[in-house]
Amino acid sequence: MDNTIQVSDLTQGYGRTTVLRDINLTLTPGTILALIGPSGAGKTTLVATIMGMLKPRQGTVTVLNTAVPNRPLLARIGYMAQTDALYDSLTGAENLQFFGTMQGLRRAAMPERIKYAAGVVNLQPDLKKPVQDYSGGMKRRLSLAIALLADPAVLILDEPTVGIDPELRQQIWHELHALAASGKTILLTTHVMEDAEQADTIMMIRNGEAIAQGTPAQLTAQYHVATVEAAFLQAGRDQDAHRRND
Ligand SMILES: Nc1ncnc2c1ncn2[C@@H]1O[C@H](COP(=O)(O)OP(=O)(O)OP(=O)(O)O)[C@@H](O)[C@H]1O
Repeated sequence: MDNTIQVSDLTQGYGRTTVLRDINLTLTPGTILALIGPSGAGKTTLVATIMGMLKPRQGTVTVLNTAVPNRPLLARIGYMAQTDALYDSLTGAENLQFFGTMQGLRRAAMPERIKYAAGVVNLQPDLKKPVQDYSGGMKRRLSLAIALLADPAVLILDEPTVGIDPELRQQIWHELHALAASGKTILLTTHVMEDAEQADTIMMIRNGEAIAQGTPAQLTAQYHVATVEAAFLQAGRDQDAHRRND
């Protein structure tokens, strides 16, 4: 089976600063990967590189068998950025319509797709309100709905659950699992361990390095701990010890 996302020996940075070193990552269709790591670890930089917004400094990234950056590929990826890029003066429905058109959705398919995407994030009752009247969590939900609109093969979600209450978070996870079961590939970043535990695989990034990678069960077994959070803390201590010895 072809890999949906393949990152090989990636080194990335800004100017003279190196932010990511030797990152290797493989994602197959129908799987969910969570990237976890402290603030500034390099998660968004990795996501931006996979999206083709940053050219790999070293190494290669392919998505759907196409090397990035590649503009046409973007039409096949549903992307939710960390900061919401929405039109404040437009309503939620108008935003969905605008982005749906940008994504090439046919006019006839639009109402059904908007209904579906807004439904996943419980936003139907608020679709007629201007986005400037939305809370932070509502804006995140609208951004997620936009990412889902065109039924993309790949979803890349940068902190999708920030500002989202536990009940809705559960509903969103239910939908993400259903999407994965239908063959979609999902990569998301998060600071929330409960989210990471829902993923098929977790990649832990710290100081620009992938310090551990595996299923939640593999990671807890590897570090002889009960939770993913404890595994993450132990992997971080191991990285510090390695660095002191170098
Ligand atoms: N455009 C930029 N120019 C220069 N440095 C940057 C730029 N964007 C990010 N950085 C730096 O790269 C490092 C990694 O940042 P990145 O946003 O990838 O981390 P992150 O893991 O996503 O953090 P968070 O969880 O807070 O979003 C940080 O030290 C950050 O200051």
